[in-house]
Amino acid sequence: MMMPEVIYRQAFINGQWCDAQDKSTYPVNNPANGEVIAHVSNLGETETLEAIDAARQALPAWQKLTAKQRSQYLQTWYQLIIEQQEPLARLLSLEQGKPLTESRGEILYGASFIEWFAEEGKRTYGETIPSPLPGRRITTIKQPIGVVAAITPWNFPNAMITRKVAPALAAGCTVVLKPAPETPLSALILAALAKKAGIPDGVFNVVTGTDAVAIGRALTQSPVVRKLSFTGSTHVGKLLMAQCASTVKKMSLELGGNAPFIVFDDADLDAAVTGALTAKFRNSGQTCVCANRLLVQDSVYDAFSQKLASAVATLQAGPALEGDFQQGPLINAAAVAKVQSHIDDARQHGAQVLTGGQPYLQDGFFFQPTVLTGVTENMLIANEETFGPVAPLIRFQTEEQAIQLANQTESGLAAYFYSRDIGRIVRVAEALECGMVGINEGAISNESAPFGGIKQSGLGREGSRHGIEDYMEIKYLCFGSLD
Ligand SMILES: NC(=O)c1ccc[n+]([C@@H]2O[C@H](COP(=O)([O-])OP(=O)(O)OC[C@H]3O[C@@H](n4cnc5c(N)ncnc54)[C@H](O)[C@@H]3O)[C@@H](O)[C@H]2O)c1
Ligand SMILES: O=C[C@H](O)CS(=O)(=O)O
Repeated sequence: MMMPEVIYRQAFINGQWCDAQDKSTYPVNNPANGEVIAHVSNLGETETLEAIDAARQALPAWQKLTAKQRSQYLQTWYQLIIEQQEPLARLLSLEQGKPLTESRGEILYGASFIEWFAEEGKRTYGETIPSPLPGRRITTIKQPIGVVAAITPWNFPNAMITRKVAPALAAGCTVVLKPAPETPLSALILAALAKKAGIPDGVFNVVTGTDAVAIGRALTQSPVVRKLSFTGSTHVGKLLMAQCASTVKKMSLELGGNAPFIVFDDADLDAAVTGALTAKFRNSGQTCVCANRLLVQDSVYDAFSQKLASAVATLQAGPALEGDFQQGPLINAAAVAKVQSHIDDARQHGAQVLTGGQPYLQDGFFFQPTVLTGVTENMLIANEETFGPVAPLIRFQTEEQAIQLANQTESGLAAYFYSRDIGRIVRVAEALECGMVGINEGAISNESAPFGGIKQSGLGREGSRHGIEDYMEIKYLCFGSLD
């Protein structure tokens, strides 16, 4: 089994591998079989404050470098990750569970943000503004915001980190990262490769631990931390917003989703099935942009349902490193229970299971890829983010009803729809309340596009030319008379 030469188990602060002060550790488990992969340092508030201080001390020298000098460090980091794609992918699949093909893709996706922002950092232009007043000259410059705290989720243990750390470092900021306790190994090996790339001590720090509240308290309460970038649930995002208020931190929030996937009567149904497999079942339904509700127009509902159920029934689930599977396990028992509760509620209110519907009786947290018909908008599964491999099909009659159903939740991250009528495409794309729309496409994420949501799905955008702006401040310079 090709794995990294070494699995890093200690936190990474000021360029050094370090234990918790009390030497405590916690187990990281393989969700495919429950086996312990490694015991990782279990840090708390005190050690987090040390990491913040390391980032503070490293900031002046890092931000003094030119953007091109920082870019060269990032390019070296990018190359080291690409060279290690296979071992990094295998480690990611081991701790998160996703199929190896998806992990390989995530390593490339995560690295693409480093490659992208290595260039974007050189384009953080200021401006010269014609003065309305005589004797004055008006300019602006862009400056790094300073020490950044990043908190990331378990579902993309590599890419959610680089989508924050790459623009932050490119802008001249330094970072303290708290990865998800379920998947710290991918974060730690990214730190090891950053060190190997020569990124100076204290610029990128990783604090591992299970006490998210204590670590988060240190990150949100410290006045040294000028920005918090969070990816995770809407519930936690709201808590962190409140905690950051006392120090008026700049925030980026990438939160929960509840994406509608609309199939109109003029859709290419085979293309819609292909798109639904990607948008619904990628990472076993554990992505923030997963289709959470499939809205299908009445006249094509039965045909689409059968086509989708037939395709879903062919998806094979299993341990990523033991075969070529298309579905991995869910992250833990609670995730399995939530999926089961959504299915049970739907069935109690009249929905039918076309395929799947049960956990796999295996050591790990596997759940059968599932298609439900007869789902209505008042069921739990239509209103909560399921975060699992279940496609609930809701029937609609008119375009107006589809848009009303699509927009009825508090989320506004992604949406998808299939239609070949250009007038309908423009109307629906403009009417959907979300940050990102897939039109006849189920795979929308890449480094060059602005990723993010509206309503209670978050603040700001990651990736694209916009992604670096959230790590910069605009300073206005007013020059008095130089004549
Ligand atoms: N919008 C996006 O880009 C995006 C991407 C991935 C996941 N998500 C969302 O994240 C959720 C799933 O991920 P999750 O289960 O890891 O989310 P989560 O909110 O439970 O945890 C996310 C991170 O926050 C930390 N955390 C939890 N409670 C905290 C607290 N009180 N203080 C400080 N940190 C705390 C966790 O340890 C983890 O590192 C889903 O809702 C999904 O939609 C959104
Ligand atoms: O789960 C959230 C990720 O942002 C998904 S994606 O890979 O960026 O689409």
